This record gives sequence, structure tokens and C-alpha cells, in this order.
Amino acid sequence: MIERFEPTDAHDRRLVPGLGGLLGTFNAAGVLTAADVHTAVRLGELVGEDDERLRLGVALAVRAARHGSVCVDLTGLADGDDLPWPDSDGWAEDLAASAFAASSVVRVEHGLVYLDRYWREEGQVRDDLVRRAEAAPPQVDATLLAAHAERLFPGAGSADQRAVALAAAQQWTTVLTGGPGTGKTTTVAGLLAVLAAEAASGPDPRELRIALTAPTGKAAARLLESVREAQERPGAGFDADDRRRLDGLTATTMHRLLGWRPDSTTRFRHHRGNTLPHDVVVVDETSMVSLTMMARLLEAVRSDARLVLVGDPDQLASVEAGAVLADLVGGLAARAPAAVTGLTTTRRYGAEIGALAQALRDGDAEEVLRRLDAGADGVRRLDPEDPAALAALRERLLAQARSLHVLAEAGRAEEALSLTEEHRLLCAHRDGPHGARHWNALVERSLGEELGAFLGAHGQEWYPGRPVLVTSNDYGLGLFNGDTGVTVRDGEQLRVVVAGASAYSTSRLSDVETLHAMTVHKSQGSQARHVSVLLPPQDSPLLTRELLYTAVTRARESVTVVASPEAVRAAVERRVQRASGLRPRLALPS
Ligand SMILES: Nc1ncnc2c1ncn2[C@@H]1O[C@H](COP(=O)(O)OP(=O)(O)OP(=O)(O)O)[C@@H](O)[C@H]1O
Repeated sequence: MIERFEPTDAHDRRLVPGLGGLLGTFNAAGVLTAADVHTAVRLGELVGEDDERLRLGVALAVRAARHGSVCVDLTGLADGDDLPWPDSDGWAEDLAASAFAASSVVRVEHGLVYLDRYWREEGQVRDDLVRRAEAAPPQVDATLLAAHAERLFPGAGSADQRAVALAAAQQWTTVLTGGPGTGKTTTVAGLLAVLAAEAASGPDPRELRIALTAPTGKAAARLLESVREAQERPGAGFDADDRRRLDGLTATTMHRLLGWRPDSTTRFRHHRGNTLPHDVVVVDETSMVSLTMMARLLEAVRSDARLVLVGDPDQLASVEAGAVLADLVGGLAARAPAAVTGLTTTRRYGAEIGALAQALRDGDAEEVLRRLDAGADGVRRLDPEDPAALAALRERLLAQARSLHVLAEAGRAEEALSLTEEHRLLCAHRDGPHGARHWNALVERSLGEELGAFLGAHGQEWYPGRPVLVTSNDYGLGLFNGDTGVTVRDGEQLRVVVAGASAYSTSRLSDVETLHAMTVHKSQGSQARHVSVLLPPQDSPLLTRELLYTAVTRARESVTVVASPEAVRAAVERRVQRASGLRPRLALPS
């Protein structure tokens, strides 16, 4: 059944007053927003196409992109509902033969309807990946590589990682998948050491230029930290030369790596005509990468540079259109099987979270519930109807907020920053009684009562200990969407200390949210020691397997899910549906 919005009232801005016809019906029913309708009508006027059925097809393609899909499959949308769906037979073909297609407004491929921009980006991603897969592989000394891999991944316990690293060293593109704590970053660190050692030997020794990147600043910082930690892990085979070769590694967001331009959010300084200088580019948290960013990355990476895309395809996909990692796993594997590799053994302690994640991946709702209710240390479920459970959650949040306040008043920024990663509440919704806003307000009100202030109220938004999440990129300040910080006292002033960045006067920060609680979507790319997950009732459309999986895998040591058994079952059973043609386009022969 197609997802609909519920108009708040007759003046809801998503409604077009007085609009009749097919578009009017689909708008009034909450399928199409005013923006979808206006775009289709305007484009129809521009290209001279007034057929309502075709305009509806275009509006649905616009809608699809808004919902994270790259295209729309017009067959199967009518799902026994009460809407006057046009006959889907020949609908896409008619669009393909229409003035919309003749003017390149929409494209139809394999029966899927695209807005032109996404069709071109998807085609480019496919072409670049196929070109890389079909190019002659890197010339390497296989014996030397194997010897370094033996040294850097010693013993049977690292055999799977050694195999992944050896394969990645001998091809241009590798997609490395795995759930939380399966040793992906450790593998990347070893692979970089293997490649750096190989580059440093032989008749033409050289230094390897390496780029570590991720969609958010937080994720990039975590990647760098993990790569450094991997070199120090007892039992790892890194010697002084390996460490020296990887000494100057840095990590940055994809936007910064590609070179942001003040005049564009989708075009960068590095592109096909000005490629990145790096020999190896490692992207972490690839599940968060949109189709557009993947297109920009692929055109900017040299054809003779290794590209390693690391991520967990079971997590929520990017906020923008595309589910590229999942598509690569499905499509690239069919064309170039060696390019897609996975790690499956959970290596981090907290095995309960790994087992819960596995049950979620398997879609086994009863096993998920059994694990949540088994009474193990790392994983548990609380009943949302139980007032004591909610009171305990509130007290836990308040206790952390209190401690943050004390540390922040004393100017102890580092301790305050690490405390923000001790426990975090993740909500499916932003608004409403189960939403992050409500819980942030609750914590602020309670803390305010203790301090005799109206925290969060107008003029009192900033207070010592206010944890914040940066919600947009600000290149001038060096802040990125996903960065986290905490407000601390600095004499008479309050400053926000941001992890991995610097300290900012509160007046310079505009796009920030309070972080006593956050949405699961915004939590992607970050982790906390303990995580509480508050699920909405079972009928919430946001409740999906990907959402619950992403939420529980943010926890390093323990996770508490506050949800009814019905909500857990509904989440496990509902999948995020994102239409895209990348998988078949990659898999099919050229
Ligand atoms: N071969 C190994 N032997 C022992 N411990 C290992 C091995 N590989 C990784 N580890 C340990 O397992 C933990 C998880 O490893 P790593 O950080 O590489 O996993 P990851 O998949 O990148 O995790 P995340 O999902 O957090 O990104 C780390 O503590 C690491 O030191």
C-alpha cells in the first residue's frame, strides 16, 4: 500500500486547494504533495503534455525521489486501495513515448520511470563501476603481498580478514560488508599496511597516497581512530615500518575530500577532469552515501586507484535518494563476484548485540523478541506501557544531563564530550510523544526545575551541559552534519566544544539540535556505549527492520529497546522499499 501523509487540516501546505482531476485526487488522498503536483504540472506546461495520466506518472517520479527512491515502478502501485489508479499496462511505455521523454524530463529504462538527473547518475555509477571491474587488474607482486598479508593478519583468527585484504589488494574496486564489530576497519588498516609495504618495495619504491573518508565528520573521525587502534591491537602484526608508513593518515568527509564549492551542493572541485591524487580511497559507512554522492565520488577517483567501499547494507540507507550499497552488493556481485566481500564473525565483546543484529538481518521476529527478553546483560526490552520503565529511562537521561551540567560548569570539556557518548536515547520519530523533541524537552524541563531555570525556552536555549548535534555542513566553520558537541562554560561565556573540531561561540552555531535524545536517522555513523531505543506504536510507518537494526547497532556495549512485542514484530516485518534500477543495470551484460 502506498504511503500517504495525513493532512493536518484543510489548510495543510501540502494540499493544493481546489485542484481537481487525477492529480487533485491523489493530492487530497495524501499520496502527492503540492510540490509533486506543481512540478508535474509546470513540466507538463513546458513540454506541452497535458495528458493527466502522464502528468501523474511524472508526479509519482518526483514523489519517489522525495521518498528516497531513484525511480518509480508504475506497476504494482495500485494495491487494492480506493484510489483511481490508471491501468499500469503501457503506462511507462506511454511516458517513454511522450513529450516528457522527448524533452528528457523523464527517462524510462527496464520499465522504471526516472527523473532525468537520477537516470544519468545511475547510468554513470554503473558505467564507472563496470569500467573499473573490466580494466586489467593492478600489477602487483602477489608473493610479496601474500607475505605481508600473513604478517599483518597472523593466525587462523584473522584468516577471513587476510583473504579480504588480499583480494582487495589485487583489484580496483572492493565492497567490504559486515555487521557491527565484524572487523571491517581492522581489515582496512591491515590492507593499507599491505599496500603501503608493497609500494615501498620493488624497483620503484613510492609512498602510497591514502584517503580515508565517510559521509559525516563523526564517521570519518571514527574511521581514523579505529584504523589507528587496529595498529596497536595486541596480536596484530604491525611493525615500526608499517606504522611509519601510515603515520600521517587523516580522515575527512566526502564533501571535503571532493572539494566543496560555494556555488553548488552537488558539484565539486574534483571530478573526471581533475581527479583525486590518491592511490587508495577508503569510504566508510557507505550505506549512508546517496546515489548523487556516489556518482561524484566515482568520477573523481582515478581509474588506477583502489577504491574500498566499507559498510553495512542492512542499515538505513542515505537520507537522499538511493540505496547504493545494497545495490552494489546485489548487482556488482553478479558481474564481478570477487569485488563484493563480507565479514560475518562478530569480534567485539557484547556478542548479544551481534546475535540480536543477526536475528534482525534474518527477519526472525520471534528470535529478536526471544533475545530481547532473555535477560542477558547487553540486550533487553522494556514495556512502553510500564510507567516505571519510562520513569527509569527519564531518570537515566536526567542523571547524564546533570553530570554533563556539572562538568560543563567546571569547563571540563573533554570529560563532558566523552560523557555524551556514554548513553544515548534514539527515537524513531522527531515529533510526537515518542519523538526526540519531546524527550529533549522533558530532560531540559526536569534539569531546569532542579536548576531553577527554564532550559530550552526562548533565550535559554544555551546552557552549560547542553549537548548538541550539528545538522548541516558549514565549511567556513569546519563543521559537518553529524558532528556532536557540548556547551561548556568559559569564564563569562558559553562555548560549544565539538568533537574532532574546535570550540565555537554559541552565537555562531545556527543549525544545531539538542542531543539528550536523537532520531535513529540522525544517529547513523555514530555510536554510544549504551543505547536506549524508543519505538513508536506498531502502526507507525517509520517502524522498519532497517530502522531497528540501525538503532541497536549504534550500541557498543548494551542496548535497551522500549517497545511492545507488537511494535518489535511490525518493525522486523516491514522493510524499507527503495526503487532503483542500479542492481539490474549492474548485473546485466553491457
Ligand atoms: N582478527 C582479530 N582478532 C582479534 N580481535 C579483532 C580482530 N579483528 C578485529 N578485532 C577487534 O574487534 C573489534 C571490532 O573490530 P573493527 O573495529 O575492525 O570492526 P568493525 O566491523 O569496523 O566495527 P564497526 O561496526 O564498529 O565499524 C575491535 O575491538 C578489534 O580490535
